[in-house]
Amino acid sequence: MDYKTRKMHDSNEESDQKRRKADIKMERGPEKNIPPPIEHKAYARIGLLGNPSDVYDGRTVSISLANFWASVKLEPSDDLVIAPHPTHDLVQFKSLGHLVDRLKNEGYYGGVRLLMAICKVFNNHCKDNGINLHEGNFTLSYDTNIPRQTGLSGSSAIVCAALSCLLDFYKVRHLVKVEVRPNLILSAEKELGIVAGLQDRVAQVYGGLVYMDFSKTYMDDLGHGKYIPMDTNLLPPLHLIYAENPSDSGKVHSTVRQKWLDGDKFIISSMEEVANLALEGRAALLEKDYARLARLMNRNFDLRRRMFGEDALGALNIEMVEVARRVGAASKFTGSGGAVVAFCPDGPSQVKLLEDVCKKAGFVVQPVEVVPSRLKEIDLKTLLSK
Ligand SMILES: Nc1ncnc2c1ncn2[C@@H]1O[C@H](COP(=O)(O)OP(=O)(O)O)[C@@H](O)[C@H]1O
Ligand SMILES: O=C(O)[C@H]1O[C@H](OP(=O)(O)O)[C@H](O)[C@@H](O)[C@@H]1O
Ligand SMILES: [Mg+2]
Repeated sequence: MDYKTRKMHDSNEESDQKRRKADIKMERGPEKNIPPPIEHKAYARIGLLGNPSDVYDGRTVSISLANFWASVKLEPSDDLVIAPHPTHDLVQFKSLGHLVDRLKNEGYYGGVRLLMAICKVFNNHCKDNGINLHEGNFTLSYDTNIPRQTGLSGSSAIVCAALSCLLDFYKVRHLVKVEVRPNLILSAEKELGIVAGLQDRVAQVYGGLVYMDFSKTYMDDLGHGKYIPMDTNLLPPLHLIYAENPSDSGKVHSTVRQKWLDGDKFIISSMEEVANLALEGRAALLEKDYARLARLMNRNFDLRRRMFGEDALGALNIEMVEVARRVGAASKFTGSGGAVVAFCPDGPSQVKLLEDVCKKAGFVVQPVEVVPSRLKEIDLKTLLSK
């Protein structure tokens, strides 16, 4: 055998051996050593009151929304693979026109970069905190039915579900405190230059209805906000209105955030007022004072409109809020734009009117379903540890 043939033979042998090893490794089942796949869901969220002051040291009341969710699957594998989603991470197109349309409507990015970013943030957090991670590899894949970039926190849902998978794969759930998890999820998005706040991530980690205070004193002292879960039965029936109208929450926030950092008096005082709406709203919910809740919701959107301006909010988004108000419902954005939460204080007859006007305007409307608490015993224990 000459040198070239010998090398080829050796490398074939080598790859055969590798393949055999991989085949053995891939065999699953209780008697084999391969752990089963792990899958977690994280739900969309509604900023009921106070958003977007969470991006600005404020307070919010937020709801975990059962209507939509993202799921992430982690399967042990030889290499570490981040699997692109067949539609959300499209890289094959019918034509040049198709590619351009797609970029115009949905931008350049899907969920792959989010999954990569949370892997990095998780790894660094564990390293910095002396949490040992085993050597195993995995394949991460995701799916989501959260309408894309509609202010329902589709981005952080993907990140949150991925973090949950990592916590279980490495068996470190008990070592990463519940209050710290939203910070990790936000860091992953910050890593990508997305301007966002903590409330989405808190709602997704905790589930249910949560009052959150991100005051500077808490953030500086604790490293996170103060999160108080509330009884979901305090909520009146709410409705969700949305349109398939993607808008980039990072872009929406960047200008206002810069003004706030530059000490713009109007933005600072308006954000303080928005934060106070959440404080008042918590009291209104506890007293089941729904007339007050309706006033606070409307005020919340009016303040956002003044701070961000019509152009940044988008005509279609503003129309969704106004359509609801035309039948006397209270309404505001769930997040940075694309979806609206509406409350009909006059009950079912008003809901019927709301459904009719939304249908006429071409918007989807549906009752809000709330996700109960997502915290299991192992998670709750971390709240007690120092
Ligand atoms: N449905 C989705 N599928 C895949 N990636 C998404 C989806 N929604 C958001 N993303 C990713 O998250 C980034 C930020 O989205 P964002 O504007 O925060 O939307 P949302 O309001 O849904 O959180 C996007 O640029 C994109 O990379
Ligand atoms: O502007 C808002 O209300 C929120 O915007 C972002 O959420 P999104 O669902 O991506 O629109 C941001 O992450 C939140 O912190 C803001 O409150
Ligand atoms: Mg987002």
